[in-house]
Amino acid sequence: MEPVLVVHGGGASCISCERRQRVRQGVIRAASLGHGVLRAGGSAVDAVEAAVAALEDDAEFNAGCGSVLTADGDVEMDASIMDGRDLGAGAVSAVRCIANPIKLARLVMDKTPHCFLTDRGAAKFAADMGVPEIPGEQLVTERSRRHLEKERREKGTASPDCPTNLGTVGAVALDCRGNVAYATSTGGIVNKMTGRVGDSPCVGSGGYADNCIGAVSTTGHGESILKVNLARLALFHLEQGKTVDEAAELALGYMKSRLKGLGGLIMVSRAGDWAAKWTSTSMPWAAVKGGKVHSGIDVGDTTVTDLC
Ligand SMILES: NC(=O)C[C@H](N)C(=O)O
Repeated sequence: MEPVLVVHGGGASCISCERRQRVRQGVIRAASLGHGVLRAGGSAVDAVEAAVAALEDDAEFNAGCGSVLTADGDVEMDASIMDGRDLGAGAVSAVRCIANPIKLARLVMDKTPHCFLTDRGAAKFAADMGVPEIPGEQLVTERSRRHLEKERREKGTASPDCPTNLGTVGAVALDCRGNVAYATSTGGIVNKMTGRVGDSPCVGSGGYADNCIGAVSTTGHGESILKVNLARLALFHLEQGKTVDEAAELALGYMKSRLKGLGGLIMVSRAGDWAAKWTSTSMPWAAVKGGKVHSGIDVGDTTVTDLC
């Protein structure tokens, strides 16, 4: 089977000219890395974990280092991962002081009888698994500090779109053996209440993967995504015979018409068809399939290059 890897760098209102090149390079780098795992015979779940960990390490995105700050000025991160082979799922929420929440979510899936650990329990599990603790300050960037200050000044004036919802990361993959997987990771929304959990760690909302259908990773206004179970809704439409483009548009359209919620999603079907769609102004994304890298940020700006 021809392997496919798609990543997103989060729904956004607009991305400044100064950041566009770095953001595009970031998603292309992560998609190429994940696709390399698939080409080497790795599983879909290994590939999405590797791609999302690379985006968590990239300070341009709201996940891992570069996460947005809570109202108390801290970083609290959410992540989830799912293996379409057996519907295995792992998630963490409100985790602090680790570099890669997606790796911790994977450990929850692989090493515990549970699907979801949070806060203190997740921190204890991370320590038990030997995940290094890092100073919280290491995850905070100058941009995220400025972003919190701006949000505090303009509180209440922002639309449900960005700047509050910026830069969550995600990946979906289909491997050579026909297995699908997704991974999603985020710092959440800026100025959120401490303890707020968004859609990203919730299976069915932040993502879903089932070998019988396909895989989805979502981004956008978390409270809206949770209410419509966006990822599972998109897969429901695919299951009902829609194309990946139609399924993505129907699910995002429902969230927008029902709740005025904006966001985006990436999707791969079990046949290897893929889509990247959004209702926010922009969403950086990249897809690798058959030696070609497709990427874009705004509607209609897709570029296709050869995979190096
Ligand atoms: N940028 C995002 O996608 C934010 C994320 N969905 C959340 O609400 O936590």
